[in-house]
Formats: sequence, structure tokens, C-alpha cells
Amino acid sequence: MSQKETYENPDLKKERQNCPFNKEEITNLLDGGKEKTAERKQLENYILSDEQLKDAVPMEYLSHADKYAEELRKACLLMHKLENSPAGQVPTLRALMGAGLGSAVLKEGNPLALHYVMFIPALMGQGTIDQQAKWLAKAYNLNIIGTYAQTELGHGTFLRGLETTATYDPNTQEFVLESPSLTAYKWWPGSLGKTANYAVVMAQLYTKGKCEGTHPFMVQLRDEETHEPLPGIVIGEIGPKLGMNTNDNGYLGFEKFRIPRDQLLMKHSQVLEDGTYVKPTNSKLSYATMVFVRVVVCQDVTTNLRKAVTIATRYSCVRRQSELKPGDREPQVMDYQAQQNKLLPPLAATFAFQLASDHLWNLYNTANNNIEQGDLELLPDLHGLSCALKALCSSEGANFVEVCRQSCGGHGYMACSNFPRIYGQVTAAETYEGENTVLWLQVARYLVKTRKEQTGGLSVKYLIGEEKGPKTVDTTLEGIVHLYRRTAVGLVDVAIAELEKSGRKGEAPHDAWNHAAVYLIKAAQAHARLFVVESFVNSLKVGNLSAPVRTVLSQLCELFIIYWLLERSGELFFVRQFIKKRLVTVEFQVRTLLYVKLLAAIRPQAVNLVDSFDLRDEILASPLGCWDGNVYQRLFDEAAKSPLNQSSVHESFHKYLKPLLKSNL
Ligand SMILES: CCCCCCCCCCCCCCCCCC(=O)SCCNC(=O)CCNC(=O)[C@H](O)C(C)(C)COP(=O)(O)OP(=O)(O)OC[C@H]1O[C@@H](n2cnc3c(N)ncnc32)[C@H](O)[C@@H]1OP(=O)(O)O
Ligand SMILES: Cc1cc2nc3c(=O)[nH]c(=O)nc-3n(C[C@H](O)[C@H](O)[C@H](O)COP(=O)(O)OP(=O)(O)OC[C@H]3O[C@@H](n4cnc5c(N)ncnc54)[C@H](O)[C@@H]3O)c2cc1C
Repeated sequence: MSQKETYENPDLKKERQNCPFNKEEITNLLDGGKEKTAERKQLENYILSDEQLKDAVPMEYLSHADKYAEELRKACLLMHKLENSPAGQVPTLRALMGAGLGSAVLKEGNPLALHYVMFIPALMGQGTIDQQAKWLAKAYNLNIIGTYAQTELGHGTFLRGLETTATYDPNTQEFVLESPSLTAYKWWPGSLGKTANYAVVMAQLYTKGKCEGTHPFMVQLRDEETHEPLPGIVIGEIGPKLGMNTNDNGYLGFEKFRIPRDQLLMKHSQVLEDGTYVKPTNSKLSYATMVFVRVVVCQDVTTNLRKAVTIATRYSCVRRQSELKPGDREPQVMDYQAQQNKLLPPLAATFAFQLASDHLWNLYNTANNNIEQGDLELLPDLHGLSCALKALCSSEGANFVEVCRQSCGGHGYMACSNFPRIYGQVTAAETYEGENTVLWLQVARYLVKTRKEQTGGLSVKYLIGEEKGPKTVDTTLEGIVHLYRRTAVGLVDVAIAELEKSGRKGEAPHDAWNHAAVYLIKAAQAHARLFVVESFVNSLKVGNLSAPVRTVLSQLCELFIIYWLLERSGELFFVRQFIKKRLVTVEFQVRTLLYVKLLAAIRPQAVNLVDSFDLRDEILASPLGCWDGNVYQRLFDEAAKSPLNQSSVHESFHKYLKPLLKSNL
């Protein structure tokens, strides 16, 4: 890093002096080990040193179509670079798809993302060995490029309501794909607009006159040579969005489009030559690709949050504003308790989310291996936890990113701050791969079922049997976690009581469910938060952390779990036992005091902590967050790139403004 040698903002320099912990130890912890850190750094050098992968002009000055072309150029170049990658192809691919290294090169979105994130996983998870043999090598070699086409103009959430049909014709042994209405058009799939020539299409399978529900089909969309849509395929791009604009989300219609029978992906269910339908062992196995993405999205959102927190924290230590002590020099804005209250909880959240996402990733791998062996026991827990953490990390993540942006005042509103892009990506994750409210309700369904039937997976064990633990709540970490657990159990019981009350009034179960939605969602959110805080607390009990690192992580952990408790205090009022015991008021006074003390204790380490994320300037892509803190010069340099600054008087002055000035209106 040449900037380190030339300039370092004196305030940042001071922040970095006398760091009580080894930053590298935290970096290694987040990377998953010393070797992984070395591998990551080597890969970053390999990719980020390539001049052809750098933007000639900031992407925001390009047109919609030019942005796409530019990102596609770089995406293709990146794929060529895979071959000689020092880190190996698979780790490189993972790094290039995500919010870290990948987004440093492809800032507006990767037009090939869906191919790797959903198309290949769908082929692997839904295709038979023969189908994988036929398609996977082509997909890996990029002889074909695919996407995952499920959502339609009329339906995204309600998959049973999808309208695209695939009707089996035993005479020709083909499926006929049809979009029977405008709302049946596929709408949203990434890479579909211009990039992909194949797709895994989810459609209602009809055979022998009966609908068997949604199933995945492998469909060629475009000619492999000319890239023209095949006859019977209507295809296009859906237009600009809040973010991710070069993911070329598209639309797709079918006009009696025929595909061979063996292009139904038949790992879990089959249609025989005569049209006989063979059921899967579990009808939800066709949803498996979504589960995979929900799991990886938690990691991705966390990486994005680390970027936002790094930018805001460094900037807040460079920025000096107002007067703290009358007559003194303007303080660093980070010295205001109000600023610490904005930035230290998201900083702590990056650790909390990462640890929870790691747990989820391990569960995913175990469950997936078992499923491959025909053992589906872990599936409900995996579904419940992946929905819970995807919804929690994306919603809290988006709110935190916005707070980081606000914490940078006006400069945070600049496109070049990179907050608009980061926010665009994180808030998209609140919607895609299952809209969050809908996922909360899936989680609630699992919680209610577990509590009532007294059986469920590991993540919901606390709902089974009598509540264990102390009756009073103390101020130790264990004590606070216990309060979270009691809240989570209490809110499930409140939701069940609501459901039963409606039942007694004679409401049908679906109406009762709808009328308890507010309680059900609160219960699901409390469950997700409990999982995250337990993961955080438990991870600090194990592992060989040095004493200084353990100290700072424990402070962050404590801060985070108290922060959430204070933020969500209203929810405790739903749980009657807390009110009865006047627990809430007394406990909260104590906790607020503790919270404020923790803000002060962590403040001096804020820059050292974000430094330990080890995010290169190219990945942060923000003048506000660069390692050297040379914020003002960099903002000026960015402004110089504006097309409006390429001449002292813009041509439109002569065309429009001058005549107006002379018109004596
Ligand atoms: C190389 C890799 C690199 C990685 C790098 C990482 C980079 C990351 C990210 C960057 C790229 C971003 C790309 C963006 C991609 C977005 C793609 C999409 O949105 S695609 C589009 C995404 N679209 C969506 O996500 C649509 C959301 N909608 C849905 O998923 C469903 O319609 C539903 C779940 C809401 C309901 O379904 P419905 O059929 O009506 O079901 P009922 O409610 O009636 O429940 C019945 C029973 O089924 C159970 N169960 C349900 N699901 C599952 C499951 N998955 N499993 C197991 N079980 C499940 C349920 O618990 C219940 O059990 P029980 O109580 O009876 O025991
Ligand atoms: C950036 C981006 C990328 C995407 N990429 C893909 C892709 O590659 N492939 C693909 O197939 N799709 C993709 N999608 C589509 C995405 O999966 C859907 O938008 C998502 O599943 C939500 O569905 P919907 O748009 O139909 O929302 P709706 O379901 O119509 O939601 C509208 C509102 O209704 C509420 N609602 C709906 N159902 C219920 C219910 N049962 N109970 C209570 N409230 C309810 C929701 O909470 C929400 O507030 C993408 C979307 C985005 C934004």
C-alpha cells in the first residue's frame, strides 16, 4: 500500500498507536485462519493489480447500457483470470461472487452472478447424475451461461401460485412450456435480460391431466452462436433499479416452447416416458436452491456491513466538527457519545452476524450431506434457521448501513462515498430470496409447531419442556442471554395464546394466523436474535484467543446484546411475567448505565477494530474510508472526474441559460 508510506492523517495515526490487541489475530479469526488470510491477500494482489480490471471513469457517469457492457467486459476477463489464480479456482470464484473482492471490480453488479450462485447449485441440487454429467461441465466451462427463473410478474412469494406451465406430451416425450397470461411472465431473474442463454425454470408440471406442482426444468433460451432468443421465447431486461444495475434482471415468456422430457431436473421427482409421475420424498426439496442462497446471503450482507462500518468509523475519526468543550479545538466527531451510539453497535454486529452465519454454514453442509444420503431430519431446522438469519442479517444490516451513511453527514450522501451502492445491495437482500416478512412467518410456523408438539431441531430446543435457568435476571452475560431466551419463549406463547383466542371465537385457522401476524413476527425475530447472541457468547467461551482480543470481543459482545435489548425493550412488555415482576424498569436502568460505559471503553479501539477487517481501499471504494484518511483531497479528486467539470462553461449555458438571462422576463 503506497499510501501508507506517503501520507497518514494525524488523527488516524494517533488512533492506531498503542493498539492493545494484535489486529492480525482478528483478521485471521474472520478469514478462518492464518493460511486463509494469506490466500485472500495473494488473491487480492492478483486481481486488483490488473490494470484492465480498473474503471476508466466512475461507473455512475455511464449510461445504463454502457454500465452493463463495462461490467460484462470485466466479468469475462475475471473468468479468464480464474485459470491461473494463485488461490485455485473454487476459492477464487467464491471470492469473486461476493461483496468483498468481487464488488471491488464489479461495483454495479456481476452479470454472471446468477450462473454461479443459483444456476450451477440448482443443477447440482436438482439434477440426476446423468443430467449433471450432461450439463455441469458445460456450465463450469462457461460454454453455457444460466440463471434461475422462478419469480413471475404476478407472483414471487407464493410459489404454489406460479402460472408458467410445463405440460407433458407423451406422444413426443416433450414438455410444452407456456406463459398463459402477462402475469405468468418470469420477471426478475438476474442475468436473464442479456447475459444468460440457459435457465433453470420453475413451472407447474402437468402430466396425465393433473397438476403436480412447481418443478425445475432445464431450458435453453438463446441460440448458442447468435445469442438470438429461440423461437417461442420472449425475453428482455426489466430496466433500472435502486441498485445492482448490471445484474441485468430480466423477463421471459414461453409460447408453446417444447423441451425434451429429460430436461425436467429429476433428482427428486420424475416423469416416466408414459407420463407417470413419481413423487419426491419431500415436496420442498425443489426449494433447496433458495435455501443455499439464503445461507450465503447472510455472509454477504455481513461483508457489506463491514465495509460500511469501516468507511464511517475512519471518517468519524478524521472529521472534526462543532465544539465539545467551549473554546477547545473542534473534536473528532467520533468523540461524541451520540456518534459512538450510531457506529459501535453496527461494528459489534459485524462480529455477531459473522459468527451466526458460520454456524448456519456448518449446519447447511451437514444437512446437505445427510440429504444426499436420503436423511431429511435436519431439513426443518435448516429451513427455519436460514429464513431467520437471512431476514435478520439483511434487515438489521440495511438499517445499520443507513445509520453509517447518516453518521458521515453530507459527504455520506455522495455517490462516491459508496454508501448508495452498499445500501442498494443490502436492502435488495431484504426482498430477494424470500421477502423478509414472509420468511419471518415461515420461522413462526416452525416455532409454534415446535412449542405445541414439543419436538423440533437443535435451534428450537429451548422451546421444548419447562423453562430452565434462574428466575431472576442478573447482569452477567449469561443472565442477559437468559433474558433473551425468556423473551423468545414468552413471545411464542403470546402468539399461541392469540391463535387460540381467535380459535375460541370460531375463526378458521388461516384467519387466526393472519390476525396473529404481529405477534408471530415478533416471536420469530426474538428467536433469531436469541440465536445470534447465543452464538456470539458461546464462541467467546471456546477457541484460543489471546487475552487482549478476548477482552475487546467480549466488550463488543456485551455492548451488542445490551444494545438490542434496549432497542427492543418494547417487546418485553408483551411478555406479562416481566411486567408483573417489575423486572423491566429496574433491569433497564442498570443496563443503560452499562451500555454507556461500554461505548466509552470501545471508542479508543474503533479504528483498530475496523483496520483488523483488513479491507483494501479498492474494496471500500470510498474517499471517506481510505486507510490514509486523506478524505478532503480524495473528495476533491472525485469531483474533478465529473463530466460537468471538463469545461469551465457547459454548452447548455449557451443553449438555455444565456437566452433566459437575456430575455428580461
Ligand atoms: C460459488 C458460490 C458463491 C457464493 C457467494 C455469495 C454471494 C451472495 C449473493 C449475491 C448475489 C445475489 C443474487 C440474488 C439472487 C436472488 C434470487 C431470488 O430471489 S430467486 C427467488 C426466490 N424466491 C423466494 O424465495 C420465494 C419465497 N417463497 C417461498 O419460499 C415459499 O413460497 C414459502 C416458503 C413462503 C411458502 O411455500 P409453500 O410451498 O406455500 O409452503 P407452506 O408455507 O405451505 O409450508 C409447507 C411446509 O413446507 C416447509 N417449507 C417451506 N419451504 C421450505 C424449504 N425451503 N425447505 C424445507 N421446508 C420448507 C414449511 O416449513 C412447512 O412445513 P410444515 O410446517 O408443514 O412442517
Ligand atoms: C435484486 C433482486 C434480484 C432478484 N433475483 C431473482 C432471481 O434471480 N430469480 C428469481 O426468480 N427471482 C428473483 N427476484 C425476485 C424475488 O425473489 C422476489 O421479488 C421476492 O421473492 C418477493 O416476491 P414478490 O416480489 O412477489 O413480493 P410480494 O410477495 O408481492 O410482496 C409484496 C408485499 O406483500 C407481503 N406479503 C406477501 N405474501 C405475504 C404473506 N403470505 N403474508 C404476509 N405478507 C405477505 C410482503 O411481505 C410484501 O410486503 C429478485 C428480486 C430482487 C429485488
